[in-house]
Amino acid sequence: MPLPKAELHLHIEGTLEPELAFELAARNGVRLPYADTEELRKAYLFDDLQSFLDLYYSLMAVLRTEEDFEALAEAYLARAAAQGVRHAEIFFDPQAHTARGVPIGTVVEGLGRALDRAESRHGVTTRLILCFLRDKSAESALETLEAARPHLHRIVGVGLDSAEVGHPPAKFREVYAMADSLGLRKVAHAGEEGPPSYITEALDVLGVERVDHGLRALEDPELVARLVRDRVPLTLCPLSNVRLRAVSSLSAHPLRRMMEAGLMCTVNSDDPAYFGGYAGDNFDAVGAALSLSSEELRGLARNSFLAAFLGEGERGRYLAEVAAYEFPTPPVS
Ligand SMILES: Nc1ncnc2[nH]cnc12
Ligand SMILES: [Zn+2]
Repeated sequence: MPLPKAELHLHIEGTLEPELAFELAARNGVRLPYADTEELRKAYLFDDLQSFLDLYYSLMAVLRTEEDFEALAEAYLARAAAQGVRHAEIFFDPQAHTARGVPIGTVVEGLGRALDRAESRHGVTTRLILCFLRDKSAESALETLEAARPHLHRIVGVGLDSAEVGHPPAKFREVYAMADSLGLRKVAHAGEEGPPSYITEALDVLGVERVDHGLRALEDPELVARLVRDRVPLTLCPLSNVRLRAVSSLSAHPLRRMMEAGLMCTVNSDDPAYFGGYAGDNFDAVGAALSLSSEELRGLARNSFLAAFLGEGERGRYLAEVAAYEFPTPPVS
């Protein structure tokens, strides 16, 4: 049995495995510029965030109907549950779909079909977080939030993703204020490729409660002191950071240093179909690379539930599961 954990940084579009992409392409009459799944997988070599985003957005062409979004979420939930994910807070990118003529209602209701049965079928509780694409305009973000209004009963919060450098958080001041007035929770990607000042700005201007990535926080000691003092959770994604070359290798990942600095770290998968692993794979890989002890891994799992947008009853039940978890004993050789 794997360690119970919450996944707090997961783009549902980033769970599109090549096999499902080809299946949906055939169903929807979409031609993919790859001969087969093997050729597509070979394209998963990225130089940076933008080179990944180019493929990520182009492959979304296969997602057209509610059934497609349902199938996408269903496949993710099955894989996540098998790796010990007990609670998932799932990002989606409505503008990447509305720009292709797919209405936001198709996206949210399609995902919702799978999420509605996630607890009974997979034992996973879920939340949805609507992300604004930061390389689109502030007006487009406002229009997106407006279009989401009929679906807000399904959405717990807003986030900010896509190409970071050159698109500082302050551009989205107004839409975050609007989201706040609608009672939505607030998170944002910051400090993945962008400077630590973007993390500070996301806290000061957008009022975010969690920082997605926050990888570059250690470059600014004052910021670290503030994040530690205020117990601001960071949703780190180790395999993503290696694949997008934000770090040179897993053993060079700053997770251990961040934990030692007292930061509230969590471990997540980001876009697991593209980066070589789901939540449990990220725990296993970074745990091995940084020689994290069982108790350090338990601490990361505990943080994931502390940082989740859960009611106190649910949170307490999950924390008790983490506390009671028994790690498998390694064989004596
Ligand atoms: N790692 C990431 N950073 C920014 N935007 C994203 N969209 C999907 N994955 C992303
Ligand atoms: Zn992300």
